[in-house]
Amino acid sequence: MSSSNGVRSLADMSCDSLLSQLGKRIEEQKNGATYTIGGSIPITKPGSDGGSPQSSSAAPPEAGKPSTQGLAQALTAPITIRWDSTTAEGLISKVTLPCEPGDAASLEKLVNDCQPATFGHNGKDIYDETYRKATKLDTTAFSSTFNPYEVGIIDAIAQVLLPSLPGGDIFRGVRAELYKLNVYSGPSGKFKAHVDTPRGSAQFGSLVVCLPCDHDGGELVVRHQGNGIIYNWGNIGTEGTDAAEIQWAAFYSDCEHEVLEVKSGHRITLTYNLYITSGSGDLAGRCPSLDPTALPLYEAILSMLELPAFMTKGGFLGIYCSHAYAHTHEESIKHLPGSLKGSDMALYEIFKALNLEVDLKPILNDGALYDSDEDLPDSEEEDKSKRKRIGDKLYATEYSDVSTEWATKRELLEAWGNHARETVVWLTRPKHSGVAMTYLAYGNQAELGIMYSYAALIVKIPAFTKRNL
Ligand SMILES: O=C(O)CCC(=O)C(=O)O
Ligand SMILES: [Fe+2]
Repeated sequence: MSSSNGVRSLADMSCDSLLSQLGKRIEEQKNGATYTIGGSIPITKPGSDGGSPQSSSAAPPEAGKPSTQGLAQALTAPITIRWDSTTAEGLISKVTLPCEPGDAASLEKLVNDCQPATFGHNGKDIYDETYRKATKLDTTAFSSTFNPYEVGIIDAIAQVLLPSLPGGDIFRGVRAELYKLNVYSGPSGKFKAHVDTPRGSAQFGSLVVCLPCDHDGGELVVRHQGNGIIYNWGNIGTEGTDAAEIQWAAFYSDCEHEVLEVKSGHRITLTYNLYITSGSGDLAGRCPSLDPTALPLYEAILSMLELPAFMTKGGFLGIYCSHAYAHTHEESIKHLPGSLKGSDMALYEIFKALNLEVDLKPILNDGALYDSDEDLPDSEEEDKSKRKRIGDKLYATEYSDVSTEWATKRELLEAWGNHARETVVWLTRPKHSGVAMTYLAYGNQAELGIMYSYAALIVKIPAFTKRNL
């Protein structure tokens, strides 16, 4: 791979100009100029510890604990392609790449069974060899053993290409949908400069995976805002490279790209459309593929709700979160409850599936102020520990200038935000606190008072007669 812009004159520049140019490039990069990424994945040789995506030198993991060793290099086994043969109805052919010398006929059959590849122009599919000289198989006509998720390609795309997209924060994920198998054969296979037709508004890019097959030429050039990157995956005549690697590149949908002429051999690629999705870390309450009724606690909670003796008159259940979420931090709040995880997410999903009102709320730890509590009638004294102050919603830390010297406790607490004092049956103990509010605490001298809050799931349990199970 090489960069096709602005490197020739570097040798003539002073150190200051070089540094200033580097600063400019880094600034551009920050502003989203990482428009393409790529890499390669070696193929394990038949007979070696083939197929395992982890290095074989990794120590065996401890029982029940995944090993984090051996993450250095993903490997892949040779790739097998099966496709509908065009010579006889219902006949399936197969080839494994890299191709062993005896399998050349299978490779030729694959090439011959591919259909001419068209391209989209003004809403029509056009076949024109002066613009695109390639063949293809549709996904209905072939399958392959290659999976870009297994070798970490999709994780890399999610981490590098997503963050610069609107709404593409770290909680978004990538879905790669296999689109075509293409063959560009030498001499003269090519695809002139074009921009891919986006399939739906969620598509943000394309992924091209070059399978291990001998060829020369056929460089993929990706351009964006005056910059360009060349991916040269050809191996014939290039010293030190062999075809025993998967090579790949991904780029944003607005990148112009082209495949230069293949001089010899067959350049075989799998193309994928890349879509932005709700990703790992943002799935609570929006994960249609998850069935909450299959979660271990679902049946247990359902059977309790079916019992008249269980909270007969209804009330609130409180479950303090078992993971920490920076729930008083403005940016993190935007991702809650979507970013709930582990048992917190499981419980949230279960209560939702049971048609119960469940909300993630901050519980104020104003215990330090209880000694001088004047706003509860005496009859409720013993109930105080249950009657926590529960925020209407999650609040970012309030840096209040209210001082205990002149404000009442009620005024102080009102500065935090709207809240109610509910009697809650607490099922777990508080675990992770966040700074809910700072204020001026006046004792012998003024100092900074800090009040903390805990995030908890608050579930409204209707009276037995009103349960909609
Ligand atoms: O094979 C490649 O490198 C890219 C092909 C391409 O641009 C396409 O299929 O739209
Ligand atoms: Fe394309």
